Amino acid sequence: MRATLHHLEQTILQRRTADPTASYVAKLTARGRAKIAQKVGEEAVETVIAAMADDRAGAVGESADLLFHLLVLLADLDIPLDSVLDELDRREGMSGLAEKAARPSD
Ligand SMILES: N=c1c2ncn([C@@H]3O[C@H](COP(=O)(O)OP(=O)(O)OP(=O)(O)O)[C@@H](O)[C@H]3O)c2ncn1[C@@H]1O[C@H](COP(=O)(O)O)[C@@H](O)[C@H]1O
Repeated sequence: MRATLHHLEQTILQRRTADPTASYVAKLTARGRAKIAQKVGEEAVETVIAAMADDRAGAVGESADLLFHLLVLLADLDIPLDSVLDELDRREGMSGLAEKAARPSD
């Protein structure tokens, strides 16, 4: 998962400045942050709709669209994917500590 997302992050960073007629990433980036953010919102809604319809194949496709567009938005914000993954790791560590606190005898 990490490797796939990191590879896609690198591709997106390279494609941002490509020819917009040949690259979707470049075309979307050229349309500005508000448009990128709008696409993230649309893909999130489409993921929710697929989930509520119990459309598992649709949810997979829409989730992929959502993750891709989120990476395009993070790139536009100059936020490395690792910042988000590190935050998730930190929270996982916190929940481990909370579990330990609930079991003081360990
Ligand atoms: N993962 C993706 C990916 N997922 C979805 N999409 C594109 O996202 C678009 C979403 O479609 P929509 O119908 O929602 O949007 P649209 O009609 O194109 O645009 P709007 O009118 O809504 O603004 C489609 O054009 C898809 O092709 C992607 N485009 C690119 N990638 C990855 O990005 C890499 C670089 O792509 P290029 O920048 O095109 O070279 C590719 O090698 C892929 O790995």
